[in-house]
Amino acid sequence: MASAASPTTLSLLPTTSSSSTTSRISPTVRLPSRFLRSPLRGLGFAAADPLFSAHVASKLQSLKTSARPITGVVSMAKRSVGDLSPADLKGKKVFVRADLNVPLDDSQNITDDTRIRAAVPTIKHLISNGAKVILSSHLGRPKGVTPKYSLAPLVPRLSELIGVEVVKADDCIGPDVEKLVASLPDGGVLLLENVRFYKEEEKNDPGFAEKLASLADLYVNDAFGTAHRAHASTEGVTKFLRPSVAGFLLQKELDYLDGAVSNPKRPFAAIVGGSKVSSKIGVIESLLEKCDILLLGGGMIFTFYKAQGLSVGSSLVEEDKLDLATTLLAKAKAKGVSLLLPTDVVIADKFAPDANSKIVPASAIPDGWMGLDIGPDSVKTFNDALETTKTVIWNGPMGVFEFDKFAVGTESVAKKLAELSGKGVTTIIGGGDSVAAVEKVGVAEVMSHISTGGGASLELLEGKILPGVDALDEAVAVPV
Ligand SMILES: Nc1ncnc2c1ncn2[C@@H]1O[C@H](COP(=O)(O)OP(=O)(O)OP(=O)(O)O)[C@@H](O)[C@H]1O
Ligand SMILES: O=C(O)[C@H](O)COP(=O)(O)O
Repeated sequence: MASAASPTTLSLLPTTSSSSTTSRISPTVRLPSRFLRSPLRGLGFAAADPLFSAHVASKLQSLKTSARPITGVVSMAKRSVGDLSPADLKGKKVFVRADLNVPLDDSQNITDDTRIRAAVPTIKHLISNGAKVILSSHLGRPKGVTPKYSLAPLVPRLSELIGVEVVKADDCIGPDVEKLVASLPDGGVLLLENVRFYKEEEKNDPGFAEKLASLADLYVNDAFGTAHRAHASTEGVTKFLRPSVAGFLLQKELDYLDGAVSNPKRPFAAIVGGSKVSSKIGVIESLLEKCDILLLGGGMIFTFYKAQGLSVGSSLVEEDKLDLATTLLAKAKAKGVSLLLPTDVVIADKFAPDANSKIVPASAIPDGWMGLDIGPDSVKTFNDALETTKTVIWNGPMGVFEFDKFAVGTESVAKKLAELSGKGVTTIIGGGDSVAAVEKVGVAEVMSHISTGGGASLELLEGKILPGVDALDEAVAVPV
């Protein structure tokens, strides 16, 4: 146990009494609709280091919010591509929206093909059932037609993984595309050009959506990473094309990030890290309703420390979220959730990979120093707490893992989850930087589920309805 003063550790009563649990992951999903995500406000923080400030600001900038607030209970139990019969698919033109937004280097080589591999099961299922696949995706955030955002570099890898020579269109609508669709054999795959080359895509323009829809007989959305965007190819198209069903990847993401999280094998632990508490309020509040143990790490912990009267040096602090931190601690207590804050931290004298560093109790951060990782005592405490669990979800790194010196806490969590996964614990990695950390440690394969969505996984964990999911056909029956 850590040597730090006790105020930083809130070991509250565990609540494992809600034992009406099941280990089954439902193929269908229902979401309660309580949560609204607050817009990001009050981005000022204490750290004076400009590099530090720029780093955090850029992370926050990328957190675009587009999912709608929810009013009333909305069902996310969706019809899946697996529910369609072979007769529904044979010879049919199927518009498949995937998220093939993969990173490319300066020579247009794919540096991580995870999202392409994740799209393959649905495509293979469709072609093996004799469907004609019209595949659509965005890449990046182009403003108009931009050659460097063409989907052309994806064709060889896609063809290799699917086992079919993929034909590439130079556009995503229009007469030339229609000709290519008409010549597509059963079991063929046509990749449309980047759908965001049209500004109408992100505007969810009905005319554009109708043109996309006119290419096909039915719609499959497998683009989980983009399901939080109400765009023409993710939402608008469903107004003109039925059936509109979920692909296997989308379904799996919902099964884990909502199904397993809402109905977990217990004890259920949530690990939440990342830069700021303001960007994780919705996630923390949502998980507090469901989990037995909540472990907090990352930059947000310093706001909690300060709220408890501790000195935090020049660590990241959101002064306008001190009351919120206090409220969240009280909420955890009221709900009987065992909330653990790190008891020791790795501090640095500047925000840099080569900063001087030392380990101190959380209650003893000197002026001029900033906390950039959780310390070894905290790692041990977290590991002990995780040892008891049957389901764990992780979102957000424990420290500035981009700098090796401050990556130990994050990598330790990744290793622990890999170990637990081997023992049959359901381990879910909720997208974004935690996925990068898991991949860096080389344990991605052993996790129960690694989300392909960043913003989408965050919004789903917050309990929001994702427009790209909401627009799909309801499942015929919702199992209890
Ligand atoms: N103590 C800390 N001080 C400052 N920044 C931190 C600290 N701990 C973690 N971070 C930063 O938090 C960032 C990740 O935060 P974020 O909230 O974006 O997490 P995420 O949800 O996993 O990622 P994403 O937003 O990419 O989905 C990382 O870049 C990391 O360097
Ligand atoms: O990378 C992602 O998170 C998705 O592909 C969505 O991309 P976007 O944030 O540009 O909409």
